[in-house]
Parts: sequence; structure tokens; C-alpha cells
Amino acid sequence: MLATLPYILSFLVIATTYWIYRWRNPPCRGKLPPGSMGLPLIGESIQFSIPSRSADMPRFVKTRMEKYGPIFKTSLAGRSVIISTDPEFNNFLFQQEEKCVEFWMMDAYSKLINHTGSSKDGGTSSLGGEYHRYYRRLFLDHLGSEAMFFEFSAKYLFSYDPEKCKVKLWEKFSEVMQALVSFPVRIPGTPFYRAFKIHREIIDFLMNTIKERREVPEEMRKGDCIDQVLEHMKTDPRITDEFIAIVFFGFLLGGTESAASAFTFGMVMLQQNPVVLEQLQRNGQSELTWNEYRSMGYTMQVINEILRTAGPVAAILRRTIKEVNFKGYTIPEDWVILITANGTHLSPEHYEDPLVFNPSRWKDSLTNKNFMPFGGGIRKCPGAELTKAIFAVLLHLLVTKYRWSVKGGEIVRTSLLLGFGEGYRMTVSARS
Ligand code: HEM
Repeated sequence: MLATLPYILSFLVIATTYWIYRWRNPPCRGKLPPGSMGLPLIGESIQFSIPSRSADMPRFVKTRMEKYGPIFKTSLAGRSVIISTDPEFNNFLFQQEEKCVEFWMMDAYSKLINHTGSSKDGGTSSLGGEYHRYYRRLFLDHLGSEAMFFEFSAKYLFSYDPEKCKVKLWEKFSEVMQALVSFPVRIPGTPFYRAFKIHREIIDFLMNTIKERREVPEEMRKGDCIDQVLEHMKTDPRITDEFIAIVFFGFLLGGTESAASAFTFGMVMLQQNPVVLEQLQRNGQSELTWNEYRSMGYTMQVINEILRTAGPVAAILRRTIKEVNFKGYTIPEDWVILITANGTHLSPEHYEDPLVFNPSRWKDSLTNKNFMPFGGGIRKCPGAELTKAIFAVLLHLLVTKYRWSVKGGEIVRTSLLLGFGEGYRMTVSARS
């Protein structure tokens, strides 16, 4: 036995060295983008999750962009990942939906919401591409241009009343969001475990709401989204209560947090830039009508600038379903690509003085190829126009009817989200 020990040890050393080598140099038929795969197994997950307390792009992205350029590799939560801040590559990827890349959620997120959109997994066990199609149809058919942010959306979807309902949905959603990039292990005490339990509570709450509504006589229903869904259910047996609960969960999680945090960020920026605020006030003297909205040149410039600087959706995730070749790099199949518009919107290469809040930079055109706050291609945010309309109305009301001052707070960015630490405290009072 003793005689074989040196052989066993040598074998272990060689196998471990080879494993580490393979970890650092993943197999690829061409040239992978530069970058570091970090430590075996955990990769660079820890560095990725460290928040930055500034309005600038997340530190994780900034330091790597400076070192490696706009496209780089890393490893996060057990996955091989390419991060792209290159607008050309991002626009290329938006056009490659379902050809070379597909929608992807971090493993923790898919496990949390019991949803895998991946064709590799055969679509989701129960939902898959159907989830996406139903989701979009329901959104565009029903929400039209009236819904707003979290509680407004919840009210519109299923007549949720935050004042009367004992379940404080918003607080629960915030907790779930904090666990979106975590290792998907269901061990008590971990953020994932807690988020998993809260997610189940929310789904049960939503399923219960659907069940209760079913018992209400048709003539007494509220005409909200649930009522429409109950009609669909009569003719389509695939639409179950759980399916709808998951769709609503997706709506609330996907849109409302981004819009609310971008708007909060905008209020802070306006307070810090009195010249912009004054110009908005001058523009907003008349009553707001549809024609007025369409011609709100400066307001639209302010909205663009809020979306550019706030960048509430810091990551759009895709998985390669085929090898992707771009600008001399090869990205193998089954890698995750994290598209971060912040890396473009806050880069001096694409915007002069990117941290300066300057709506006038949009005076000649409100669009350009380096501006993608709502993503692009077939997955582009269906709430984009709605968000801009709501922002326009809210800004108009705020600057004409109210004054506000920021009492304290800080901007906290992670590589995925825009947040405000303990919250931003503001006082808002009506103008006399
Ligand atoms: C500042 C506000 C918002 C920003 C920056 C934003 C951004 C985005 C982005 C980048 C995507 C694409 C994700 C991807 O390609 O994987 C997306 C998708 C989506 N957004 Fe928004 N969004 C905002 C507001 C909203 C609002 C208010 C709603 C609804 C009330 C909404 C509903 C959705 C939905 C349902 C999707 C999924 C679309 C799909 O899967 O095809 N968004 N959003």
C-alpha cells in the first residue's frame, strides 16, 4: 500500500493541475475574449456581487473593461460567462435571438421562478417558449398604456390594494431580487433558501387571488387582467392557475423595479441639476395633452438622459445555442453572455463626460446605436413606450405641481441592479 502512495499522490497532483489549467483555459475552437475565470468553482462571483456606491458603472465591469477591453470572459455562479459592453456586439446579439443565442436566466433565478426558457432543457418542464409568448401577448393586449410601476401594475393585473392587503408584495419582491445571482443551493440560512420560500409565498398568494376571483359571480368581476385570464382558461386548458401566477410574478419582477429605481434616480439628478429642472419647469407651463406629450422635446431629452445615466437593467442575459464568432473572438456553445448597457452608456468612448447629467446631448436625435436601455430585437422591453409616457406625465406633474428635496441616501450599483441602500429620503410638498 505504502509503495503505491507516491503514485496516487502524483496522479492527484497531475489531475488537479490539469483541472485548474482547464478551468483557466476553457476549451474553445478559436480565440476566447480576454479575461480571468477566477478561482475554480466560484470563479469571480464574489467580486461580481460587491456593490459600488457611486453613479458610475459597476466597479467589476469598469476595472475589467479598462484591463481587457469591451468584451471579456469570466465565471459567475458556476457558469462560463462573456460580458459585453460593446454596442456593436450587443446589437448583433439582439438580432441573433433564437438563431445563435437564446434568453437565459441565472440558474438561481430559473430555479426560483420554476422556469427554464432553455431549449437545451427541452423548454421548461411546464412552460418554456409558451411562457414567453403568452407573457408578451397578455402584456401587449391588456396593459396597453396605462399600467404603472409595481403597485400600479399589481393593481391593474389583479386589483391589488397595498393599503388593504395584508401581504406586502413589494417588500417580498425586494428580497427575492437580492438573491437573483446566488448559488442555487437550498440550504437554510442562504439568501437563495429565503428567496425560494418567499417566492413560493408570492405564488401561493397569487394563486389564491385567482381562486377567490373564480368564485366571484361574473357580473361582479372587476374587469382587470385576472378576469381576462379566467376567460382564456375556459378555452385553453394549458393555462393553469400556477402558470398565471408565474406570469404575473414575471411582470412585476421584470418591469416595475426598473422603472421605479430609474425614476428615483431621475429625481435625484434633477435636484442636483437646477438648470435642467428650471428648463423643465419652463417647458411644462401648459396643460398636458397627447399633442403636448408628443412635442415635449426637452422632457423627452431628460427622460433619455435619466435612462442613460440610471441604467436600471444592468444585465441582459443570453445563452449561446451555437458557437458565436465576432470581431475575431469565438464564444463556444452553452456559454452565458451578459450584455450590460451601462458599460456603453457610461463609457467616455461613447458619451462625452458620461457622468454629467446633460439632457441637451439628445437635442439632435433621441436615438443612436449606442443607446439601448430597453434591450433590442424580438425581446425588446414591451414596457418601453409605456415607461416613457409615465415618466413624461410624472415629470410634468412633479415640476409643475410639487417641489421636493433630497434628505439623504446613496446610489448603490451592483453588476445587475441599481439600488439605493437604505433608500432615498425625500420630502415632497405641493406648490402653493
Ligand atoms: C425604466 C424602465 C424599464 C427598463 C429600463 C426596462 C428594460 C427592459 C429590458 C432591457 C428588457 C429586455 C430583457 C431581455 O432582453 O432579456 C425588458 C423586458 C421586459 N420588460 Fe422592461 N424595462 C422597464 C420597464 C418596464 C415596465 C414598466 C414593464 C411593465 C409594466 C416592463 C415589462 C417588461 C417585460 C414583460 C419584459 C419581458 C419581455 C420579453 O420577455 O419578451 N418593463 N425590460
